[in-house]
Amino acid sequence: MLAEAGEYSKDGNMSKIGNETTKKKGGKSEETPRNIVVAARIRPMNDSEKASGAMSICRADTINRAIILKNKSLTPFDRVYGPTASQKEIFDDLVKPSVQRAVRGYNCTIFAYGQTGTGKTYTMEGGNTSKEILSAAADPTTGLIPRAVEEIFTEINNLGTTEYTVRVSYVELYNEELTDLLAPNTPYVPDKKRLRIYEDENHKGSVVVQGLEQVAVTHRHDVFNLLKAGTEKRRTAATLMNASSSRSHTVFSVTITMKETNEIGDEEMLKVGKLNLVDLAGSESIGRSGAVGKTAKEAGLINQSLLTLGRVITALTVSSGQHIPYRESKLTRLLQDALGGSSITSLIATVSPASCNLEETASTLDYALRARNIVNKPTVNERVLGKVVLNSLAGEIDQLRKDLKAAHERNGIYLSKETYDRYETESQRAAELDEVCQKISRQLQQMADDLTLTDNSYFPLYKRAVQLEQRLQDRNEEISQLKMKEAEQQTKLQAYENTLIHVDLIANDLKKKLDEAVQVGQEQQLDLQDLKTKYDAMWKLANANKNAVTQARASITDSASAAIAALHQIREQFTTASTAQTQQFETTIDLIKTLLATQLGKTQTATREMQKTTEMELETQRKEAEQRLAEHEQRRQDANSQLESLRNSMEAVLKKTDASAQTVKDIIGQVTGQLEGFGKELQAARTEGIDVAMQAKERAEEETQKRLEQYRQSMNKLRAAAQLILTETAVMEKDEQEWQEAQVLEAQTTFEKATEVWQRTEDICRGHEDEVGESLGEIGRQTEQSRQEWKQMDGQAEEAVKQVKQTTDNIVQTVKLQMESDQKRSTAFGTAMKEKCGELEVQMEECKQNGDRHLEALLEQNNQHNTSQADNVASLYAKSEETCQQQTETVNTLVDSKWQHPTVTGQANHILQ
Ligand SMILES: Nc1ncnc2c1ncn2[C@@H]1O[C@H](COP(=O)(O)OP(=O)(O)OP(=O)(O)O)[C@@H](O)[C@H]1O
Repeated sequence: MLAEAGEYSKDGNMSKIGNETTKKKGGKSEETPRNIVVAARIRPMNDSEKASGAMSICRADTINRAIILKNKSLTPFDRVYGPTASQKEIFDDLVKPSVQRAVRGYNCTIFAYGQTGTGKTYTMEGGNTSKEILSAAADPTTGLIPRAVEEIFTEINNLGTTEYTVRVSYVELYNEELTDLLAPNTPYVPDKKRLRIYEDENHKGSVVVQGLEQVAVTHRHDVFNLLKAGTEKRRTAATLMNASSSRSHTVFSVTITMKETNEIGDEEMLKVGKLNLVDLAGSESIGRSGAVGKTAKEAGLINQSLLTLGRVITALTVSSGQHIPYRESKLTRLLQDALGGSSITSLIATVSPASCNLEETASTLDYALRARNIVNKPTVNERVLGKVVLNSLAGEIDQLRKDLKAAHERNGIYLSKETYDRYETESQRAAELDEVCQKISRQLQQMADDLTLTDNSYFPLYKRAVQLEQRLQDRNEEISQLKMKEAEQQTKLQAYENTLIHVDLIANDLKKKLDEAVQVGQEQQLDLQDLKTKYDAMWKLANANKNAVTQARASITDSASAAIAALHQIREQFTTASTAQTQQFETTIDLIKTLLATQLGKTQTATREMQKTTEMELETQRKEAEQRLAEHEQRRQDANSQLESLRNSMEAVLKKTDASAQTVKDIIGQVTGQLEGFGKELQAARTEGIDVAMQAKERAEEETQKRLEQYRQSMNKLRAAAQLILTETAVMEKDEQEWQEAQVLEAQTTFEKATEVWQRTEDICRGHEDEVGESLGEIGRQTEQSRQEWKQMDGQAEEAVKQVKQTTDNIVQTVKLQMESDQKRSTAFGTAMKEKCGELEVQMEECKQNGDRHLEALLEQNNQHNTSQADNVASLYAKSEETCQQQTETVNTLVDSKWQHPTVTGQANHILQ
């Protein structure tokens, strides 16, 4: 089954034609009419296009089978191929079905049409420029011709036919002259005489080139070699467009003849199919190719033949019944069958994607789309009966034999009678025809002259129109590019503005953070002040406590001193009293002795009386002594009560001391509670992350104050710097914006000026071509200048954005560092605070313990002192009692001894005397 690709209806939809094939009597098949299949192929950008800065403005839309040229969609094509499409893809898709049909007896033609350098030869012959022969599988650039030949052999193999011939011919049409590229050993010489185009009698509408070499091939290598040899002969003209630009048309034909038997199997038929692969010359205009002199003539002729091709296409598509000017050029004559005939025809329009070739690309695609309207009626070539061929060949051989025999027998021109008669008739007819031909030729000459004249007058106009169109196009392009640039600049400006807004947001954010940091600083300061107040209160309390303790201590000391002083006084009183008593006793004894002596002197007479008196006196004295003892007792009791009161006062003092100690204890407890509360607060503050709240000690406070001052100063500095930066940024932004706006305005003015200049130039252009050139130059310069300015502006804008970003980064970094260092300082300060508090706690504890110890020592001292005082008093009391006892005893002894002891009596008497 044949591949169905390439079978399209006029609206571009696929339609199978296999079922619609009808078979006529005599084995000739006819198919329903079908349009020429048209494909477009875009080649990749080449180096010179890239180097010239051209843009790719052409792409293939395979889904819609359209070529998008700039913003315009050209459609419908039967196939579209982008720059990445492979040779294989195109062959399988487009050519293979034609090849298969050619093997089945159809005439098939594939055209490559397009501007010079767009890949016609590449598509047809391939990209292998080396001499090495590579298979299509090994060389992906292998062209359609070698692939087609390979496919022909494969297809024949598939059909299982053993009797077949494959012959190829390769003809070049250059300057309306045909050249056989396969003619052996002939240098390249246009062969006007040898090669002639005749109507094919067997195939109406087709032509044959008489005298053209038909080389039988059996392998694709043969084809490759023939192609190489033929290509070497091709005439190419160097033009500015393409150094190896082909200025000629070539037709590579493959004729396949296969033997087959009829349906009954009793007669042999010959089936002939043909595949034409046509590489047309470049379609570019003379002006664009830069061709001069002879080349210009070549270009003109090439264009003339292509113009005829265009006219044929137009005539074939515009209306039916119109004269088709096939005969106006050899190209259209050669391709007559492919254009509106019985051939299956495909056209590949090759185009460049580069913007510099826009005009040519558009015209090529337009040309191809017009050709798509041509309708052909594909027909299988009539099978020829083997016998008929044999008979005709036998008759021909017979005739030749007769001619040969006549030539052997006579001199001069020797012909058989039949041949001579036939020649006679034919020469008469030829003379008649010659006359008609000459007439027609004269008419044709006249028409050609007219055409040349018309062409001559038309051509400058056409050229000018093309130039003007080109300029208009260029101008439009410039305008659209300027507009695009303006849009780009607007976008950039917008982006820049967005960046500025973003930077502004960042700056605001930073400012906010700074404010927050300042607020936190202020809050911390407040916290510190609060803590300081607390600390002051605590310090005052501690001082008060200290004072209370000192006072208590002083009062205890005073009380103790007073007690000691009182005890001293009492002792002294006792001592004084005892001494006075003793003296008194001694005095009394002395007095008694005196009295006794007095008495003894007087009582001689009145012993009794004296005794009585003495007794009375003794009694009195005894009473006095008793009284004095009572007084002593009283005094002792007073001393005891004094001691008691002293003890009481001591106890009161002790109580007071206890109370003071209790107060101190309470204060200490309070302080401890406060410290605990403070510690808790500190803990809470630490938990909440307010590490700075640990500042309470004097040194720490000083340090904090100092650091706070530093911090405040640096904050102020930072704020001032940030403010300065913000102001500067704002100024810079404003300046930048103004500058940008000025630049935009300037660019717009420049653009408007350029537009004005362009407008003026447009006007002048109509009358003064030269001035247009200058204006164009001016516009170009101005455009270039504004482009440079834009570029510069871009650079400056970028630089400004960078600077702003850098400044912002610096601010962020500084703030970050500052915050980090502050945090560190706060943490260190917190730790120092904590340590200080610990120390304070230890000191307070020590102080408390010292106080306790001191109080205990004082109490101990007091107790000891009291005890020793009490002991002293007791011993004094005991002593005084003992003394009193002794004195009493002495007195008693003395009293007793007066009566019993002569010595004493004598003494008493003596005393008395
Ligand atoms: N599809 C493609 N892929 C890669 N290279 C390509 C393609 N088409 C063309 N080229 C390259 O572009 C150059 C010109 O191609 P080519 O000679 O086939 O153009 P042309 O249309 O035949 O020109 P001329 O009309 O002068 O004969 C060649 O070097 C060819 O290899």
